[in-house]
Amino acid sequence: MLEESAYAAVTQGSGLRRLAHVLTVAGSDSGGGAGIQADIKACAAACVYCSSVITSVTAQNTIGVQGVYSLAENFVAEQLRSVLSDMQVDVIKTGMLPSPGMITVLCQSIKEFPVRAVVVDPVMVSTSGDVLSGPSTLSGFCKELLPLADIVTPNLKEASALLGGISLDTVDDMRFAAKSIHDFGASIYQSVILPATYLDMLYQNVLVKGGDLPGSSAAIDIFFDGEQFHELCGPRIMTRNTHGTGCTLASYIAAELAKGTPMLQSVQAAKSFVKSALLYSKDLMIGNGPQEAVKASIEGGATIIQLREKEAETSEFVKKTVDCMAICRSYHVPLLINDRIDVALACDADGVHIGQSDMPAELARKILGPGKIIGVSCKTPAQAMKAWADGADYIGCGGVFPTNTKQSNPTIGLKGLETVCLASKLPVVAIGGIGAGNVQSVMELGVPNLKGVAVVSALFDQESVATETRRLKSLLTVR
Ligand SMILES: Cc1ncc(COP(=O)(O)OP(=O)(O)O)c(N)n1
Ligand SMILES: Cc1ncsc1CCOP(=O)(O)O
Ligand SMILES: [Mg+2]
Repeated sequence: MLEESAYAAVTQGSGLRRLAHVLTVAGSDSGGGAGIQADIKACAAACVYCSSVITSVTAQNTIGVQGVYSLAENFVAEQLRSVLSDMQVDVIKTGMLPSPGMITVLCQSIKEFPVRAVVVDPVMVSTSGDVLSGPSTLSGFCKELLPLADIVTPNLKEASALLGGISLDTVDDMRFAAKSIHDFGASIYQSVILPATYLDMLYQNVLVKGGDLPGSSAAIDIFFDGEQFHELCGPRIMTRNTHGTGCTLASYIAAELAKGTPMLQSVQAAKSFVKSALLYSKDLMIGNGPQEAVKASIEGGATIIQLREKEAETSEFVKKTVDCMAICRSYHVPLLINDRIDVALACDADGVHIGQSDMPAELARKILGPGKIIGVSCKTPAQAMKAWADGADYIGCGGVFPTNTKQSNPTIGLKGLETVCLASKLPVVAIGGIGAGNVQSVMELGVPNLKGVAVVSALFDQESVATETRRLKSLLTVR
């Protein structure tokens, strides 16, 4: 039940009151984390009514996207007509638009039934980096929809796709992207003949979201209103429950705009809402994610699994180890435990991975005996020599590139990795910020004892763990 204040959001002279109203045009997420479901929840939290036109139905859960079924364009057009011809929609928010025809249909509806604002969340690239719509959609998107938008909210991958694939690695790059996307909209506006009534619908605002910016301890977004840049800075909340944050942010902006809040304040309110939502949900576990993810990575080709639980209580760590052991044993894949030799010993895991500030490798070997695998993190040749002398089996070398998975961890780069490999008598796996985009540059070092890579976010922060593992593995082995 909404509170009384919600009903006061918008009133009409007749004495009848109506709610501020957002229409979301997006895809359904069966898992409830993103898409239409996230949009409706965000609007409800902002006390705004939310109607929904579904463009596509996805089968997904906490592990990934198992299937996508897009609706016929004429049926999307019918849904749009049903809502827009009857209800007083204040703001349209867009999400997944899977085909160029769908974009055309939506733009026609916006022109036929003008609204106060259009918020475009350009869901073109999945978290895994896959372009969800082909190049033809990208062009339709840019040429038709962006000129009708009041604000567009790309993440780094989407901003890069909008700008032809440029790399965006720093806050300065984000500023450049925000301005370029804005200017790009203006140039389209000049080159496309829009009806005069839509001249004021040219989007003025770009929010480039920096949640994926590697190596940053803050969550920095760049907001550009056509004249001024605003750096919106918030704390980075360490959680894997980030699925759906883009949809939530855009919907909350739409909801605030629908209530009449000015643009910058709407964006700030949305950012603050997403921060609170992440804080509240950071330790929630919905579904069998971790175990299923382990299974999926093995099916995708992972040859060794490490369980790394930095926050878990001992009892929880033991339970997760037992669960993962069952999966790993059934696939005959070794399971290593990060840091906790006691947990590895108690659960008869296959070994441990220890760092320079963990139990010394020599003692770990004494405790675990000769049959277990011991990996040691090394950044220098001296550490690599010691790991060998202490009886380790392999070394993990990094962080090679910046990463958000391990904060305050100086990177050693490809040169540092090469130096350690050349000094090491043990096999080496590279770690830190490695993914499909740079794994080949790592393996191309061509040092014989560099045997592979250890990755976290490149697999486990992705829509499909199995697909990403397969992809990474194919890049790893093609030399
Ligand atoms: C394969 C591999 N290499 C390095 C590490 C990092 O271990 P450590 O330095 O102890 O840091 P934490 O993982 O404990 O934060 C690793 N886990 N795996
Ligand atoms: C545990 C660890 N040790 C050095 S970097 C790192 C994190 C690796 O995570 P990601 O693959 O997400 O960069
Ligand atoms: Mg450690």
